[in-house]
Amino acid sequence: MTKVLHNVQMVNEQGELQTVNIAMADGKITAIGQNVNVAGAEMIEGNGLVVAPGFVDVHTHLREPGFEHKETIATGSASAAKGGFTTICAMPNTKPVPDSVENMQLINGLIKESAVIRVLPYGSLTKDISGEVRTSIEELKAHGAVAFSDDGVGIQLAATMYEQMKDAAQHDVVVVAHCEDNSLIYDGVMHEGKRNQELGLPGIPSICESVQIARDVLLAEAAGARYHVCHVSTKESVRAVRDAKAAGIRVTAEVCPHHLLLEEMDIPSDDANWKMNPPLRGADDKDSLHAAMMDGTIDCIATDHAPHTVEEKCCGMVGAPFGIVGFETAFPLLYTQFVETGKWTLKQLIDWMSVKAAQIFDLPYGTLEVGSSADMILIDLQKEQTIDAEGFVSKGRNTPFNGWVAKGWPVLTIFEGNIVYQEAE
Ligand SMILES: NC(=O)N[C@@H](CC(=O)O)C(=O)O
Ligand SMILES: [Zn+2]
Ligand SMILES: [Zn+2]
Repeated sequence: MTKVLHNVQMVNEQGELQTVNIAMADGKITAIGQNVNVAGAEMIEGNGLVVAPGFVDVHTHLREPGFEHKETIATGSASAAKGGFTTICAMPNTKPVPDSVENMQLINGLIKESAVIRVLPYGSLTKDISGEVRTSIEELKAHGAVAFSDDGVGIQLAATMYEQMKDAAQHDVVVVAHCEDNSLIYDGVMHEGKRNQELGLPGIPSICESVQIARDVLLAEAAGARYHVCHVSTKESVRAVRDAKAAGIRVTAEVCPHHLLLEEMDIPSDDANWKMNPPLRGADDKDSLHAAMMDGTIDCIATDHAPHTVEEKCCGMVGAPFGIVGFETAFPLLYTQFVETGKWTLKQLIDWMSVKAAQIFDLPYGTLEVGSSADMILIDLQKEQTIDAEGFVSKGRNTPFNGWVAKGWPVLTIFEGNIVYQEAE
């Protein structure tokens, strides 16, 4: 059955909007053009809205198996679909951890059963992400691991990281690192700067992230590995990545919306909805992240969607888990704050959330081309709405953006040619 998405505005290579129709059949795009029409096709009316490739999020937490009270693959993937994502990579800090063929198969089965979009699972770098016993990259890759990470914790021992990088290089998969040196944390809950002192809360120094990135880029060079840095948050981290790229090391990096939008001084009070790892840093750190987007040091945007329950986030930062949700607010917030203000172009934002993310992992998604998977979204750039965490499809309500007004909402999501989210009229 052929479908035609009719009268939509596509952003072309030059960044201009072009009115087109998009035909799709068997889950693939079959034609794009001004006069594309297929007799007998089912028509999806686009009403002149902007069409973009379905977004690709390389850093997400779906919590299933093991923490279904926080999120499930069904709720997390539906939340992602609502936010305009059609491909998401799921981090391995679940219970069990995808650290064996058996656990990988379990997770693949759960995804098959309940995901409404494409969910690509990470394999872990060490057993039970405890940093001790290395996993088999070869086996986990053979069973669908999109890449390898121990996200949630840093790999403390250089030797463990180095050995896994050598294996990853051999199997041409990317090592993805949450960088955090545990000997430098001291039980902090927010950035070690000015605001944590005002609030009397223990700090997380910038060096606990940057020193591990500096170590890892040198290990990646020695191992010949492809290395991707999660949620870069500090100016020193940016410098380490920039210098490594300049030296020809195969490193890529992501940034989260919240680190581009917020800084430590924005934290209103000891409220756990502002607690995430890495924490909101200083204004100079935020500025350096923006500069790193512009010069290509940072490659893509990833949400690090990290749902937790209201109970876990109720009572101040100390004792609460790190993490905030991100799927349903990422695009409108970034569009409103950075595209509407003229800082970024619409094409830049879309590319950072789709094709640029896909390229890091050689994923054939995130583009609108004949022959590619029919994954696309419609965005209503004029639609303005107040963010209301109570209305999230995600089980998580943990966001610092509740009550913010934003424009540019995804209103329709098509995955492999089928509508998987449509805004209620
Ligand atoms: N980012 C977070 O604050 N939390 C993540 C773990 C992680 O990404 O490090 C989580 O799993 O909750
Ligand atoms: Zn992390
Ligand atoms: Zn994470």
